[in-house]
Amino acid sequence: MKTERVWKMYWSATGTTKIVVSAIADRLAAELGLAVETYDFTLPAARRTAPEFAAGDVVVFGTPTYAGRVPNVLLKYLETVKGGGAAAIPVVTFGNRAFDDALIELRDILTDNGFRPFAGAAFVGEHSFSKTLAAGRPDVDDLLLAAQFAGQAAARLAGVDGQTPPVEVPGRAREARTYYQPRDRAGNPVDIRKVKPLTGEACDQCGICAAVCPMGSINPENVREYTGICIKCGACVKKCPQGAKYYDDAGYLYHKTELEEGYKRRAEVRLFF
Ligand SMILES: Cc1cc2nc3c(=O)[nH]c(=O)nc-3n(C[C@H](O)[C@H](O)[C@H](O)COP(=O)(O)O)c2cc1C
Repeated sequence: MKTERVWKMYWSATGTTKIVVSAIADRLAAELGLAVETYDFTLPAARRTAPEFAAGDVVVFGTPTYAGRVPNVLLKYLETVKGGGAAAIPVVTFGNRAFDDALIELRDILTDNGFRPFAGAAFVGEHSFSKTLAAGRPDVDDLLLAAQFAGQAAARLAGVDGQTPPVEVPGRAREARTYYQPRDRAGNPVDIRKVKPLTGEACDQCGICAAVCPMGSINPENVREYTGICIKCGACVKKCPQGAKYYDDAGYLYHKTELEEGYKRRAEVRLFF
């Protein structure tokens, strides 16, 4: 099928998914001699609508891995994104632990919605909870792989049609998928669902945290106040120019340290056709 439009579409609270998806889509477009259109659905306003895709489009579609899956707060919105026969490349990022069932779940969502996922990838991004775990990733080597992957994808696009089966990626069948559960030393589950960041003295009420919160949960008039759920995405903590947002919850800090200590090895990028 002839490709007419290249899209990048992503949710990216701390920016690593955006970098990876952009590297792939920009190179893919260059290979095909086309421009790139962008749909960033990180902020709540962008999740009120979705682009209309059609056969002839190729969409590089990215989300991070949260608890080994596609972030569950996105599932309702993702159901509304219709593929219209567009070719797709599901891409997940993960914070150096594992992507578990995230890529297969994203592939299945896209397939169910009328996309044709013919290739897929899992890249490493600095962990949302940490400044040391997978720090600096995606790095130069990762972005080189992204460019090579895009080149291979471009070469295969012409052969993608309604008969193309969904790309095979690792992960469990739908019925067997569970969420990753952090545990303490005694093996008891660490539940961080209710945890929210605190705001330190350095806060000058600039409002950036409220503007970047993907859940729209920070009151811009009083950024110490959380008016909705916190998904621990790290956007307010990492993007605060004053470094004023932080967590003090013991369970959260234990889990963060456990990840930093337990996953020091370099996790590798995985590419699938
Ligand atoms: C709530 C939550 C759960 C996460 N779960 C995982 C996980 O299961 N495995 C992993 O390796 N990284 C996990 N991460 C890390 C992110 O997948 C990773 O940092 C990703 O690059 C963030 O993407 P972004 O920069 O586009 O927001 C998690 C992050 C958050 C906030």
